[in-house]
Amino acid sequence: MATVHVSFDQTAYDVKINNTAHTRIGSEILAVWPLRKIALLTDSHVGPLYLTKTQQQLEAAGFDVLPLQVPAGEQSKSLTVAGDLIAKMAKAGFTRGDGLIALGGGVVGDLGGVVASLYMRGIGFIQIATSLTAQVDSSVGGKTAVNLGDTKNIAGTFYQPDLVLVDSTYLDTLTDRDLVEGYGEVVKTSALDSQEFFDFTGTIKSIHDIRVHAQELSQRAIAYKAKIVMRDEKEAGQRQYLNFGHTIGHAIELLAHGELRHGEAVAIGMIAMTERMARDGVSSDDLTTALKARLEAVGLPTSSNLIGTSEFFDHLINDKKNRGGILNLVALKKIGNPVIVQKSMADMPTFIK
Ligand SMILES: NC(=O)c1ccc[n+]([C@@H]2O[C@H](COP(=O)([O-])OP(=O)(O)OC[C@H]3O[C@@H](n4cnc5c(N)ncnc54)[C@H](O)[C@@H]3O)[C@@H](O)[C@H]2O)c1
Ligand SMILES: O=C(O)C(=O)C[C@@H](O)[C@H](O)[C@H](O)COP(=O)(O)O
Ligand SMILES: [Zn+2]
Repeated sequence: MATVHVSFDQTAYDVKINNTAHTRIGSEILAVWPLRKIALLTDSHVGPLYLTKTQQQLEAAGFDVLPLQVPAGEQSKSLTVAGDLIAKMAKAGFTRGDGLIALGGGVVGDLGGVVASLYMRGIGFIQIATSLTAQVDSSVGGKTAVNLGDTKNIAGTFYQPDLVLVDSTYLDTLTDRDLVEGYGEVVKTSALDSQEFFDFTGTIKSIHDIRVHAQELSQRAIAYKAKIVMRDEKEAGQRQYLNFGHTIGHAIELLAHGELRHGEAVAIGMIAMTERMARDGVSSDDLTTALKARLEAVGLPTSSNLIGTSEFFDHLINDKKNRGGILNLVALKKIGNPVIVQKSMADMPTFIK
């Protein structure tokens, strides 16, 4: 069991990483929240597996629980769904002293964070991370967001949770594809962090290996992410590094209309970026090969013909690292050494070619 403490000027919380939290949800939540109403948000895949057990534990501890379930999948990250959840909480009489727990993957976490941060201008928020993406990345750091039309994460807030529970037991029911998607973010983090972490992902040769080492992967990835977000909560500088692979990744994730998962698109984005940065002399030549080997070992995609289409360039404008037509692209000079490279939107077609 490991605990990563995340602290900011105004708030602090623990990320508890173990394989037992699912058996003592009541006491874990009671340790950070006095008794209150809880909106327990989940999705249509996680709900049938874990909602009742979680609700029972919370009720046994004395909490008053409103279960809320949304359809599984990226399309639930919308303002319409968020509005509907807020209306249900208002109808149930939630006040500012109450809270929301997101029980699920990155979709439920991002959506739940938006709802918690907007409801009466902010109520308590806790994440119980059930997918690998959530356990290695999305549950920590306070980025919440929904999509609007075909623009990814365009409306959101920075809103830190009060507690994050990362219990690898939940991964037993996660499909291989959903697990592997989360591993794309692990490879990203290992490359940003250090040669030591990157060497460790080099030992992961199969989906089985991801499952065996899930807890250690979470510990290492969360430790790095926590260090970065504590230095730069609102992404004014170093936090942009966590977006490695995402400028290209988010554009093709949207263009694929549900055919590509987030972590798959990020895997393609990292390779596209590193190849082009090697051509520009920024990245070292062997970096693309090393990244590709890790991603392809578990079946992640590393190329896409969606890159470079006119719709692709249209999407780049909404990247949050765009400042007045100048894109701040994350590149790796070498492992453990990310840098920001600026390119104007006008230069992107030549760069991407
Ligand atoms: N806020 C952040 O910092 C951050 C970081 C990374 C990704 N994200 C966002 O997270 C989302 C991707 O996250 P994701 O991969 O978790 O997607 P997801 O939440 O859609 O989960 C993937 C699938 O796995 C299912 N699932 C989750 N846990 C399960 C379990 N224990 N057993 C069985 N099924 C389970 C879900 O129902 C879903 O069908 C994207 O929207 C992405 O933009 C946000
Ligand atoms: O926490 C961060 O900062 C990240 O960038 C983590 C990313 O993996 C995540 O996908 C994030 O939601 C992307 O954010 P966005 O600002 O590009 O929408
Ligand atoms: Zn991501």
